Amino acid sequence: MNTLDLLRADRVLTVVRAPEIADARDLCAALVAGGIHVVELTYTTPDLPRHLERAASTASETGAVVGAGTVQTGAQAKRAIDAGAQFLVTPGQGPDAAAIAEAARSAGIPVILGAFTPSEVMTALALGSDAVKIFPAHQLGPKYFKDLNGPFPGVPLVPSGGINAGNARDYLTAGALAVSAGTDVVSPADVAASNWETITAKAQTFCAAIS
Ligand SMILES: O=C[C@H](O)COP(=O)(O)O
Repeated sequence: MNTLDLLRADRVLTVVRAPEIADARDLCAALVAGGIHVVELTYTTPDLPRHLERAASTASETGAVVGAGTVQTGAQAKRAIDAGAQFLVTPGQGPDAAAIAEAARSAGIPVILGAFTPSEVMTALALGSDAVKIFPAHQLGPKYFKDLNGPFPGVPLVPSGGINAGNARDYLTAGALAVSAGTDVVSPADVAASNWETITAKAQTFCAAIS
């Protein structure tokens, strides 16, 4: 199943913002055990390519689909792809947005460009974004997604920022393709302490809330 189909099925991806990851394989395994298969490791974690390599090279064991997030330059996009990223995510559209989209297209993997306004959604689509991350979604609320579905019917939208087990369903009901869950599922403290069972339990709680 490709990444977008998996997102359509799971309706959630998790974004990992941790200062250190002891073992990206264990983290991915913990998330998959909790029902979340699409894992976004981000450039806010130092040494991201090393973690991507570890997660990507063990993906056949864990069942995770691992991508790179907080990609801001074409060079970062290429490094992530070389490390095995299966998709790219950006927080918004900087001067390298086209280069990032092109790097993903050349590698045959999806790109999810970030946007906040309708104009930015239009630019993301013009650049060939396969889905659009709406960030920070909690500043806009679920109704914003219903509004966006008017001019952008069928465009896969992924709210990110402030999504939790208590509000995720509202975003999906309002028309989001899937939600991006960060610290509600993967807290930096749990990652730092390698609390994999806790992360699995939080993923299960999140998945139960949107099922
Ligand atoms: O890029 C996404 C955000 O860092 C998501 O974080 P959050 O779910 O903890 O608000």
